[in-house]
Amino acid sequence: MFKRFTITFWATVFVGVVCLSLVGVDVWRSLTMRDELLQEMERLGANVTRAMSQQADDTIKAADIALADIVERIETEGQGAPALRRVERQMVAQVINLPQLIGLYVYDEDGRWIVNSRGVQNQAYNNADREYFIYHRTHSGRGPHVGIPVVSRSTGKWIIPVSRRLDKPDGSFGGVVLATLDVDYFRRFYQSFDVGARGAVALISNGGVLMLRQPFDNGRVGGSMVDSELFRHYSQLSGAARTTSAFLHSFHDGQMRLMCFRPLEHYPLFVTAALSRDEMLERWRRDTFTRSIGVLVLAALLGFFGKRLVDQIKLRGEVEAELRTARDALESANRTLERQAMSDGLTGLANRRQFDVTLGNEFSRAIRHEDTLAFIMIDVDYFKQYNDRYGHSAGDEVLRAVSKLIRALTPKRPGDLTARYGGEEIGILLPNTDLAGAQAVAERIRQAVEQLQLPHQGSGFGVVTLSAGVATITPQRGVHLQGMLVEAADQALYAAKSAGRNRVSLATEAVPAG
Ligand SMILES: Nc1nc2c(ncn2[C@@H]2O[C@H](COP(=O)(O)OP(=O)(O)OP(=O)(O)O)[C@@H](O)[C@H]2O)c(=O)[nH]1
Repeated sequence: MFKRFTITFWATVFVGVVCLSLVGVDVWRSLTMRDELLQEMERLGANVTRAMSQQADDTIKAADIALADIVERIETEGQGAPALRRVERQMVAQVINLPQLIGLYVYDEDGRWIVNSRGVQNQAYNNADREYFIYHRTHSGRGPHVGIPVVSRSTGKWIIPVSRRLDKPDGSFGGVVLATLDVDYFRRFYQSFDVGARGAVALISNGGVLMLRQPFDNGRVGGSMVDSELFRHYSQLSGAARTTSAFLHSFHDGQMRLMCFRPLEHYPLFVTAALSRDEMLERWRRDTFTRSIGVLVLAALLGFFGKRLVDQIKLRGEVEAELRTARDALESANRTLERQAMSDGLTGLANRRQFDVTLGNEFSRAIRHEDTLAFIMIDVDYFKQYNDRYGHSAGDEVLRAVSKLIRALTPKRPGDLTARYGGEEIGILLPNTDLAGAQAVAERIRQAVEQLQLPHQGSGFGVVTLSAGVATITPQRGVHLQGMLVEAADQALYAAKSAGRNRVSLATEAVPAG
């Protein structure tokens, strides 16, 4: 099946396959690298959110422990001046110990400062309108409350309020204990993460309030994210499924980003890390582009030189084919020359040379097989007169016509040979043929020539005729020579001529043995 295709075809297929493989492998490698990069990106996001949630949990927890302690003291020791001084000292110590704390404050049920870590008693500040204050006044729960970030009235800095409710002995609302966490404390930590120029991290409340974002966004911090794709996605999840990642549009600039989520363990907050896929893939794209150019150039060079190679192979094939054709033509010319060297130009019959060779071969064969070899010698009657009367070329024509007829009537067995013996004499060699068989052949030829009715005014018959002498021999080695057979046929021919021509004469007796 494969033989149907040329070497040029296979060479072209090979070059094509190599080029395609080169490009294919490169494409496959690029896609694999892209997948690995995206997986790496997810790992980075997961690590960042793990660290962020841990830090936020620890930071709030430390402040909350301080709050719980203050609540417990005030509720047990009361709000007398000595008790409040002890609480104040404790609060100052806590603020010094905890770098995330800006201040600790205790408010009465009307929102007025009772005591704080700053040692200032300014009744002008009333925080009864703050979200956390309203929350505790309206909620009897004793747990911590992480409020909405605000700009502190006392320090002018962005703070995250963490608070607990103070109860009076009768269980009614007695005020609020507040810890203000420094937003910058979180930001400094968030800045240590490399999430790329277009990446961002954020701390968000489970209620959908943006607590903090890095890069910092003054206009959005404290605002609602309830309508964002990010929040909608997160709020549909629950439990462990909330630690996840997804490609979502950023609420900040609408760009597609990989968003990684993780909830805080102890507080109703979660953190997100948003990584820009475009940014992450930028270097990959650059590398892929550069490498693809290289691969394409390589493939083009391979294709170019491959084509040249194929052309060379093709050329070689063509040259070989031409050489084959030339060799065949030469062989054919040689065969023609050989044939011409062995045949007679006028009649197309075998020439004397071939006759001698064949006679030699057949004579030997007849000796080996003890066969009888017959020979007929034919001569056109009064041919000299024909030439004289009709011209030499007309004589040639007669010779051609007679030869054609003789060839047609001579048996075609292997070894049978019709040859122009010389002049206007034609000899027929018939191996393995007895005298009667050869005579029949000669007689058939004689009659046929006569019936051709070729006019010959120089002959008493009026038409071209011929005479034939037939002889046979069963040669024996060392006894007979091949010339004996020809001589016997020649003598028979002479006899035919002497007897009046236009007849067949047989050699009076077979060539004698010994
Ligand atoms: N046109 C032509 N004539 C040839 C050719 N070869 C031999 N001859 C002529 O054939 C003639 C043979 O004549 P001869 O052998 O004397 O005898 P003939 O005239 O045939 O008479 P018989 O043989 O006795 O009947 C000669 O005149 C040759 O010149 C040839 O190739 N072409």
